[in-house]
Amino acid sequence: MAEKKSEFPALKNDRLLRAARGESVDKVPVWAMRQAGRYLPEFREVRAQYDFFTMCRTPEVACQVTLQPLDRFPLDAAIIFSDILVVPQALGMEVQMKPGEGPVFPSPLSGPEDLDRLCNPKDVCAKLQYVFDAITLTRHKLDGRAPLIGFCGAPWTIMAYMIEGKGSKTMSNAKCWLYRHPEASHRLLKTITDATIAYLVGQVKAGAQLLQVFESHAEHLGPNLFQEFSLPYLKRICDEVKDQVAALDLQDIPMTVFPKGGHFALRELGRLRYEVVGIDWTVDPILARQLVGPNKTLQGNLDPCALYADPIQIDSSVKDMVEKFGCERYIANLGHGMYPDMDPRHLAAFVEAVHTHSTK
Ligand SMILES: Cc1c2[nH]c(c1CCC(=O)O)Cc1[nH]c(c(CCC(=O)O)c1C)Cc1[nH]c(c(CCC(=O)O)c1C)Cc1[nH]c(c(CCC(=O)O)c1C)C2
Repeated sequence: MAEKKSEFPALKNDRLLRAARGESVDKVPVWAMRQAGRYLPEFREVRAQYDFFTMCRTPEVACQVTLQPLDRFPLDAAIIFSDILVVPQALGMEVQMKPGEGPVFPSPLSGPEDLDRLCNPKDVCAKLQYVFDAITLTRHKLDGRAPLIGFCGAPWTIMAYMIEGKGSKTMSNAKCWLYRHPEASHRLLKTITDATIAYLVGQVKAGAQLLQVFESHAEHLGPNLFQEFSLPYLKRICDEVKDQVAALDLQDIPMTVFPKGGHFALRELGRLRYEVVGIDWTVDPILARQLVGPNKTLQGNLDPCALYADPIQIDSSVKDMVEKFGCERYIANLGHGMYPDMDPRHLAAFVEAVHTHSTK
């Protein structure tokens, strides 16, 4: 593995990794969640030819769309094109991507007895080899222009989709499990966590240079449920991935946890081994810094809808954001993903404004 890693092209832009580790940077690094997506006409062109999961499973295609935003904008990171739901697929569940509707599980988990339907988490890596192949190919094709981010969904977020079968406003079916079947909920969360740890270590072996864990449905938990059903699994993921990467003699890589809607969790998350904490747009940067503490890098948090404003307004919103976060221990991003109807020129304005307002 060490040999394979040394074969990757040298990194020419390491701002993201430096900021994640708390080192000084010439400019604040910037990228955008969902930077590879439907807002780009060149993405829609590829997407029209393939089913969503076929794109994920075809390394050349996943690589091509991962690089599209980097060809347009001076971004400081690439994020591998995939989805958090490839893990429940590898655990044996069917997931379809319905146009206009998003992901749908035709047979979600209806009760604890359905846990028997899931495969052994030890076997997921063999089924996710296509992600590892996409990562290795993309590391080569990136040619060191920017680091490559790998990612996964956090266990509670994945559990919620496995039970709801699709996005939900209330997550009431999944939360029903937490209250009515706490023991089965922990069994399911453990299975997902075991699979996720193996999956993330596989991503590092394949060439991922930073890992982001998306707890996209933290907002549904509140402080008590978060403490019991999310935090211990987020902790295990970070601890065990870092320990296994070290045991394999691979270089330690920074990890980011993004608890969307989880402002109540920021203090606790600041005590885990994640180097970076993602902040959504509902939290004031000054408060986020107080809660997380001085020894972590913060990532975020412009309201994605601010990209609907004209470029002059985008520039002033970014200036305000960068002033509040400061230029050290900070990675600029949106507070959540981009939407399909956004104007690519407005993302260009966002990226340019970050670099302009943070240049030393
Ligand atoms: C990081 C990532 C994700 N999905 C995609 C990426 C690709 C990389 C990138 O950001 O550019 C492609 C990615 N994933 C999807 C798309 C659009 C699908 C299409 O083109 O048809 C793309 C480009 C589909 C998808 N996949 C998912 C949804 C949300 C469903 C819901 O709750 O209503 C949707 C709509 C699940 C999902 N997927 C992901 C998350 C975590 C981030 C977040 O909170 O948004 C979540 C919750 C993560």
